[in-house]
Amino acid sequence: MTSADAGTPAGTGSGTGSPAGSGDGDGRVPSGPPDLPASVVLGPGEGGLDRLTVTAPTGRAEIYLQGAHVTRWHPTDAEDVLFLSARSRFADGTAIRGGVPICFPWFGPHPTDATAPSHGFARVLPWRLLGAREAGDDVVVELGLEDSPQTRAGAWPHPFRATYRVTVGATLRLELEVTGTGTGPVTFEEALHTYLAIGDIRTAVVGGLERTAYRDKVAGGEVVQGASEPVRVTGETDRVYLGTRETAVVEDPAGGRSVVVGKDGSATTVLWNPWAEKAAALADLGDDEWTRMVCVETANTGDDAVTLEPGGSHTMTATLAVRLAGPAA
Ligand SMILES: O=P(O)(O)OC[C@H]1O[C@H](O)[C@H](O)[C@@H](O)[C@@H]1O
Repeated sequence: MTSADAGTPAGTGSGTGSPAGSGDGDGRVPSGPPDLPASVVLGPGEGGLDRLTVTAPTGRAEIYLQGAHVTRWHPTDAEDVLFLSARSRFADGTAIRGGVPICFPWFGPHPTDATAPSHGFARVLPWRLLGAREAGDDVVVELGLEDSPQTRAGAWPHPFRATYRVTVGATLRLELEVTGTGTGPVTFEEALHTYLAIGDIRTAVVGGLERTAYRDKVAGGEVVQGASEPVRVTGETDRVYLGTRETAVVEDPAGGRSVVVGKDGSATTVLWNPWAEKAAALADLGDDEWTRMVCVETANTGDDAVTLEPGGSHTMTATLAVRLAGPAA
């Protein structure tokens, strides 16, 4: 996959079978999916949905083409870092519960169209596999989504091209690049809605959000000034931290490790755990699974929404890493 390939996804559709690559030299576009290195295998996943299994020397991941949804990642010598609900549905057009849903081009319910899907269309549409390559001890997978008759008929009808680069290794790097391909400016929200697998939310501590104002969605959206201590989640939590570019660290003593969520090109961090009552109301989340997950979402929402001029691009990056807890002092 070259940088030229990265910037020029082939074809116009968004289906899984659409071609990618640089053509065969005589102007015709190849008809099959791109050649994949041996470390990347495309096959049926849960529910028969197309899934990439990525086995790098230093890490392993699974990525569904629907939603470009990373459902699994772990460094070779570590347990799963991403939470995936045992009750998740895997079906065409249905959001997967866990992993890293891509929220785009809006976050949460659409502000004016109640029929539009929660968190935008990107997580429920098939993305196109553009290519994959080995890079040292990492494997880089690239997927693409563009406007289509379906998206243009919906709540956000703008021309765009999204490219998602997933670098699998001892760390997981997720880069979402969006380009405005129309003749006017476009504004969108976005989130890499990362579900982290933890031993127990009731003993976990989230650092990096100290003294940061947040919109408290559980309290109806009022803005609250963050405390000076790291956050302990003690009940339903749905906080949109505003104007922050800080790395977040989830210390998880029950899991014996910390997970570090670094970011770039993101001014919003969302912290979510539904707690017991809300979890019981979610059909695709087991009643006690809320204890073993927390979402730390790299985002640009609300006042931090991104506006692109025609031809302009914006990239938002999230990077996950694991730190094992040292021996007790
Ligand atoms: O159930 P979903 O549409 O996947 O949304 C799950 C959650 O996502 C984000 O964290 C939002 O801030 C929450 O308000 C929402 O409940």
